[in-house]
Amino acid sequence: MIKIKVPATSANLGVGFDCMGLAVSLYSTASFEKNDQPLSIIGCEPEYQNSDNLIYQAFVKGCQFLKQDVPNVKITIDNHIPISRGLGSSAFCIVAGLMGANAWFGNTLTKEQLLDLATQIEGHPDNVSPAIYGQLGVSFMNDADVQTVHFEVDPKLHFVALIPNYHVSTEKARSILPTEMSYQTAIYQIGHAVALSKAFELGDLALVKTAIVDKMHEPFRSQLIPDYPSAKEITEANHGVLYISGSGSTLMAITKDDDAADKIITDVKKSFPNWEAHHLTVDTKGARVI
Ligand SMILES: Nc1ncnc2c1ncn2[C@@H]1O[C@H](COP(=O)(O)OP(=O)(O)O)[C@@H](O)[C@H]1O
Ligand SMILES: N[C@@H](CCOP(=O)(O)O)C(=O)O
Repeated sequence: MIKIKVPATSANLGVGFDCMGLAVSLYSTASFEKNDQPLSIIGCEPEYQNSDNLIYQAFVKGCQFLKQDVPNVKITIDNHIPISRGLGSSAFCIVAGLMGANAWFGNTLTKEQLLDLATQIEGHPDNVSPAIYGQLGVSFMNDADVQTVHFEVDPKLHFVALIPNYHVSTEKARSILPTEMSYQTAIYQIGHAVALSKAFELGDLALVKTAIVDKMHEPFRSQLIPDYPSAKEITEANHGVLYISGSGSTLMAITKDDDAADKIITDVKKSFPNWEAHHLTVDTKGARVI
């Protein structure tokens, strides 16, 4: 049996729309084994137990890229990444499926090839890059060629995923964005994004606070998350910084110490008892065969 473990990912990090993403310490696994029928899938909702399943779709793409017939396969999912909450559940599926196919046929693909294939399926590299490599990834594309650079995040920074009990579909959160942006906003985003990468490396929360403020998607998407203002208020009252993780609905708080992180969780749970909240660290390894 082949078992692939993939970290959750938090994309965008404010100003890094479709480019920046962080791997965090919340994991799902997918196992692949021989089967006596074309496909069996267990461990997910019945609606995903068919050949449209994203893990299987990525597995098929991997087999095709390797020029191999798709084998009869049983896929067992152990999922801890909430679906459609902005924590990269789709990136988990894509990376697990591709790595499952790669391991099935002798691990001949490089991480660069996996990243190219994963980006073709996902459409943007920001989640799949850290899902594959771990750490903070900054990615860009030249046509189909995806390049990614990695930043070590200073362990002084703590991340708290505040996960509402409602979802936001990535498709919807993309459809509400404007189609054009001014030069002035582009210049703002570029400067802030570069500074933000450095701020994460330095663990400089004051710089994170000023550099993370986005003008490209958060002002529009915050309207899809009715509790965004309350979560921001709680986070800032505890000296933290808040951004929308991926396309939401998860809101990620960044703090400088354990106590502030735990206090944010306590306060959020008081106001929103049905939310999940996880104190996370940065995953430094990315997806692996276990
Ligand atoms: N455990 C899972 N089993 C089956 N499909 C999944 C699973 N997790 C995610 N998916 C697929 O990924 C989609 C969610 O992707 P998306 O809307 O981009 O949200 P997210 O922010 O979680 O990545 C689901 O609709 C489903 O197709
Ligand atoms: N850059 C994408 C990231 C989507 O991340 P997800 O975790 O919500 O799938 C976007 O913001 O649309």
